[in-house]
Amino acid sequence: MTRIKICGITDVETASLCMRLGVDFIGLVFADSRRRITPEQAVELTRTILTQAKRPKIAGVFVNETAGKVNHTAEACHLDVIQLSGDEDGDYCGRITRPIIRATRIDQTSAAEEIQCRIAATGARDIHLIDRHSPGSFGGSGQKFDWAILENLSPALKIMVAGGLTPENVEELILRYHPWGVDVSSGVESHGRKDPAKIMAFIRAVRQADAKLKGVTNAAR
Ligand SMILES: O=C(O)c1ccccc1NCC(=O)[C@H](O)[C@H](O)COP(=O)(O)O
Repeated sequence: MTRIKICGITDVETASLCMRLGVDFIGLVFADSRRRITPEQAVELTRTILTQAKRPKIAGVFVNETAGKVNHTAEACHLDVIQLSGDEDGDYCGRITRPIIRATRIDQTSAAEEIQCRIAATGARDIHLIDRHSPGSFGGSGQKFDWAILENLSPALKIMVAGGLTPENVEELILRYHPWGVDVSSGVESHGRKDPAKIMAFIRAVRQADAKLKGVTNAAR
């Protein structure tokens, strides 16, 4: 099944909805962003979730923060995984005490070999978020990249695709490229806030694509 991450959660209701719908990861942004939350808000937001046996993993999103502060926030906010969306290098990643989602931001000029090199430099066992590079932003811009590049990435990697995904386009992405996971923020918002109807539609579209893929696999047996 394609893993789902809903990023930029800022309120308890949306976090609870994501949990009820079986989302795999929720992303809390600690970096500079209109979706930024404080560690205190993060603790409040995840209080109920953390008591549940079956719950999403909580990912903290950071950009070029000191490793010490990231590890401290991870401890204080019970983060399961750290998403690094800045220019952090392999040495830096080695100092992070939690599993890592490593974001690689690409544009139309990025070559697959270059992306593979960047992935190798940070750790092939991590989850690799391939996101769209947009000037002046480290993420959450709602911009899509050319998915064709995914064809040239090793299928052994845990590739999570981000950037401009929506309830309308995510099925096509999954059916064509079978990513390990998908990540969305802007595409499930209305007027700058998370929209429950769009979150439900996004998850429905992912599950529908998974069911179609399963049908193809079973028919081939
Ligand atoms: O979402 C943000 O505001 C953000 C700010 C700074 C660094 C990273 C950020 N988000 C990272 C994510 O994982 C987003 O979900 C990802 O970039 C996709 O966003 P979108 O294109 O809006 O779906």
